[in-house]
Amino acid sequence: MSEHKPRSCSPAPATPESPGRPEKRPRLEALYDDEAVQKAAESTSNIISSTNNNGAKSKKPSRRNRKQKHALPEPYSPEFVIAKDVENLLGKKAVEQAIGDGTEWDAPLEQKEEIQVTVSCLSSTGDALCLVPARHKPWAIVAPLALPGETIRVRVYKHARLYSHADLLDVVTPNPEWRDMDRVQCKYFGKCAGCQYQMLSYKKQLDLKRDVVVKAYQNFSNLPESAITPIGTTIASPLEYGYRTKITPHFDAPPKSAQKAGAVDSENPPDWLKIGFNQVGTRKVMDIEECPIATPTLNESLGPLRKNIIEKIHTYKKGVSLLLRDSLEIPPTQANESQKFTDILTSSSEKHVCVTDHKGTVRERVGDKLFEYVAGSFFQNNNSVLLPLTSYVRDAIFPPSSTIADPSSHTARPRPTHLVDAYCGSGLFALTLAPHFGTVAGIELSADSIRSATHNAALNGLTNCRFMAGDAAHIFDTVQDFPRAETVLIIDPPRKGTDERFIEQLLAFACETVVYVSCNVHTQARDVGMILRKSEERDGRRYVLETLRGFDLFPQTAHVESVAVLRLE
Ligand SMILES: C[S@@+](CC[C@H](N)C(=O)[O-])C[C@H]1O[C@@H](n2cnc3c(N)ncnc32)[C@H](O)[C@@H]1O
Repeated sequence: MSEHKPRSCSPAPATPESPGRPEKRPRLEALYDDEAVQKAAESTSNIISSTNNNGAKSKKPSRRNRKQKHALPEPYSPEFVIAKDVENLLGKKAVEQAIGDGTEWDAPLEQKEEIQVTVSCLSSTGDALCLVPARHKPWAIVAPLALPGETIRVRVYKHARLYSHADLLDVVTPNPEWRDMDRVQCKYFGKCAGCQYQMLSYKKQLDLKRDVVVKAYQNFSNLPESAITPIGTTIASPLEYGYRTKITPHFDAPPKSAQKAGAVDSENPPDWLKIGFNQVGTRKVMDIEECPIATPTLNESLGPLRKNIIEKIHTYKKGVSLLLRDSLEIPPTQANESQKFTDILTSSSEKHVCVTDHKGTVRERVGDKLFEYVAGSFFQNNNSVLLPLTSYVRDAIFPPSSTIADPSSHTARPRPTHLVDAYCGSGLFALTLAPHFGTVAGIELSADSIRSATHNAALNGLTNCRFMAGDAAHIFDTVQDFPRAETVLIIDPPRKGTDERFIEQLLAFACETVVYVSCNVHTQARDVGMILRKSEERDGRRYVLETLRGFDLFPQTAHVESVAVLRLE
């Protein structure tokens, strides 16, 4: 077996924060045309399809793997992101060779095989990426909860294209600089799929999340390096534990025999009864009665809720996903709106309660604003970070006074007066920013959330906001009278990102500033790449990426939120 030289899987080292507007950049290369963007977006699925690099069908998989289903991952799903990280780890040459040979699905390891490997780096999903020993062909192992430099023992349980998933059996040689098991606060850490990083210092977690943003733009934006602004350090969550305001523990339906047998002994529940979260790498539920990343209010409520379910478990015919939302208490007099909004704002109780009814109302405070929304609808899950997040977006929109006030500066811009909030939910960005704008318009697909946004505008005494229910792209029909030079557009789409139709209309609208907030930095990188490149192809001013920054909404996990600020140059 010829020796294969992997490419480094670590992104560029941390750079200091971007000092505001970047230097004028060279125009993007013509190379980045529509077709190339499309290819970039699909590059991973190209690699995982069964064609060789000449486009011809590859050879049949070996006998051992012939029966295995070669499922392609959903674009931009965690598996898709891992596939790209594996490709970078193995190196282009090795990947092309496997594709050419038609052996990219032929795992050199057996199912359940146990093997000792060294961790090369972490994937953007927080999993450890390892190369199988050199006696095998180039192949990677993806395992949870291990750290770069560590020697680990793993057991293979599933093959994918060019890599295998494995369970972590043992950390043979730990990485002493990174791993400190005394930091771990949850007794289920290592078994529950919820957290990946409790053994790391919080600083290391933030560094890793910055790396994820860097890699996402390297892998999926299809932009030249010169177009990607230096990425600052990840902004921390004020709470590292006890922050999660929503949890959804679940349980499976009881076996038929147990449904017939009647109530179980609630003091000694049967082994099959588990109420909690999924085990690492499986869809099996594990019993969890406390979650240290959830707020104290949710943990206090989880015990009685579990007890209640255990007592009547025999009555359930199906599995159930519970909802626990941390809410400020809403006194009955305020719930029916008999009290004036202004009185509610000043007298809102600061006592926390747990809402479990999907249709119930949840109230949260963000700075001096109150938000109410239907418990089953979307709201960010870490209240402690929402003031830093919305303040960051505000400061990005209204940069230091010098660049606005100094008309001789080439970066001088008129002060923004109009805000468009696409994907506005119950109005988080629209309403926290409304006092800084003359006019605000929001759009959102969920009718419940739009009702909440309209209600929240009144609750906070804001009269300059209007909200409509509908697809985000429809917002452009309703804001044609907004002065483009003084308009800011905020986009905060779901994980799948925005779409080409929206981007076309955004480019035609051409407002001065676009802020793209995202819970999936990989689709954000794809979309920002598309916006920059398409704006380059048009006559007139082009968009540049002014700042890009990760936000930590979920400490102890590998998840990162990302905020990109685009301006017309
Ligand atoms: C990540 S959430 C952001 C909500 C809000 N910005 C916040 O922070 O609370 C994305 C929102 O987009 C909405 N959404 C999904 N698809 C949409 C579409 N095609 N057009 C408009 N809104 C959509 C969802 O209902 C959800 O409320």
